[in-house]
Amino acid sequence: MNVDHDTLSLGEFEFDSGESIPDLEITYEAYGEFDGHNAVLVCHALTGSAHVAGRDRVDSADQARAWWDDIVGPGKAIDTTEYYVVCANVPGSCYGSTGPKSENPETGDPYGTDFPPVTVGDWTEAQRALLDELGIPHLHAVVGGSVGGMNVLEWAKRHPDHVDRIVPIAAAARLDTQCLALDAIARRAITTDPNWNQGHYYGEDDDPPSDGLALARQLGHVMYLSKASMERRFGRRAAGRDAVRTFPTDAAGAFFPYRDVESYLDYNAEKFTERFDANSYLYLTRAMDNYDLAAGFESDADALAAFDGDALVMSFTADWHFTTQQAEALADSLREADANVAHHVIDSDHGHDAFLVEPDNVGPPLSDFLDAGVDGKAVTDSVVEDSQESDFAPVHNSLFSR
Ligand SMILES: CC(=O)SCCNC(=O)CCNC(=O)[C@H](O)C(C)(C)COP(=O)(O)OP(=O)(O)OC[C@H]1O[C@@H](n2cnc3c(N)ncnc32)[C@H](O)[C@@H]1OP(=O)(O)O
Ligand SMILES: N[C@@H](CCO)C(=O)O
Repeated sequence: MNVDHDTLSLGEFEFDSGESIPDLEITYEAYGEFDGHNAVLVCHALTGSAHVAGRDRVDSADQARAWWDDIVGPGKAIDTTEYYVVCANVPGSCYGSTGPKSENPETGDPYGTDFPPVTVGDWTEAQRALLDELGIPHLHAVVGGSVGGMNVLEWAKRHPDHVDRIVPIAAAARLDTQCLALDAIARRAITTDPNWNQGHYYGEDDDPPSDGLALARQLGHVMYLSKASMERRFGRRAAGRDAVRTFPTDAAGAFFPYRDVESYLDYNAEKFTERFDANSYLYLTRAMDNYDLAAGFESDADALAAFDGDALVMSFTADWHFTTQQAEALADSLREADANVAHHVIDSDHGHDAFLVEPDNVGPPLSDFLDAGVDGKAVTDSVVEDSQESDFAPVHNSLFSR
């Protein structure tokens, strides 16, 4: 597979907040050959990188594991022999694009929390500027999961004439209150870690706020699983191994088992602190939390009114981070906006991260949609036509209307 991995300088960039930086660098990967009409932009989720497909990267500046290699590649759902696929690391992240850990040219030190606040709109404008540099005026499709799905919606809102098809997966027009609450607690775990030091912890003699980041990620990780999958995988059993990351505990705690579910969360949190920057976690969760599709418009439908392409909204039954009900509300807004829309509901008990780990469920509708829009063979819609014979036009009943 032909892969370009590069970092482009986009020059001065003004963020939604009104603040600017003198030079925004964007790291991206591109796969396949551009023929003028076949570009597909893939938007990564919260802690993803530009490395969406291909061989594991040994370069430690990037996420080692390609996060959607089961979906993107030759002969796969997003077929790189057919489409020119671009994925860019978002501003504020820590995988090559400019963010808090990048050097501030005015001081010569890392920005830390002097970096401007970032929004999903900023990501979209940075991607637009990158695509301009690459000579790609128009996109066949924009695809993304989770907050990457919000990024997809922002494309339909800001650049409706630049994209034919959108695929927001495991996403919604905005986060619900429970998730906002958990994200706020997660950020406090970071900012109360003494090593955080108001976001300035990049010195040679400094230690990063790893305990805070580990706790924040553990909260996040629980949000990405489901009650059923956690029960099935870990139950209440004791762990068969020692903790990889130890936290202070009370003496009486030693009487009780260290559980498998704790072991799982500790192991994954430890791995996460090795790959992600705590300030970036603050910035990117804020971008997600503050996203509101309707911002600046009367309603979600109003925000999407100028988009007249095809939309595939995909959701997972056990996802409580972005529920099927929220996805149905989004699909309804797209219907109201007169887009051609299908809401494809996947029956899965994995939870939110199903979009990352269930390629057999995600791949076929995605592939057929890219090929044929909402008429794609494997694409289903939550709205069923009432086939009862009637003299009247077909009635559409939403599975989610009750
Ligand atoms: C764009 C992006 O989204 S990139 C970010 C990817 N997502 C995340 O990091 C979210 C958090 N991570 C996850 O949910 C998962 O690790 C995923 C989604 C990446 C992969 O899920 P799965 O393939 O189902 O992996 P699973 O959850 O079973 O195992 C993850 C790790 O925990 C380890 N593990 C499993 N059970 C236990 C246990 N009881 N105790 C300790 N470790 C355990 C596994 O060995 C595996 O280790 P490895 O990553 O070194 O191979
Ligand atoms: N687990 C994924 C999706 C979270 O929204 C990530 O960390 O990027």
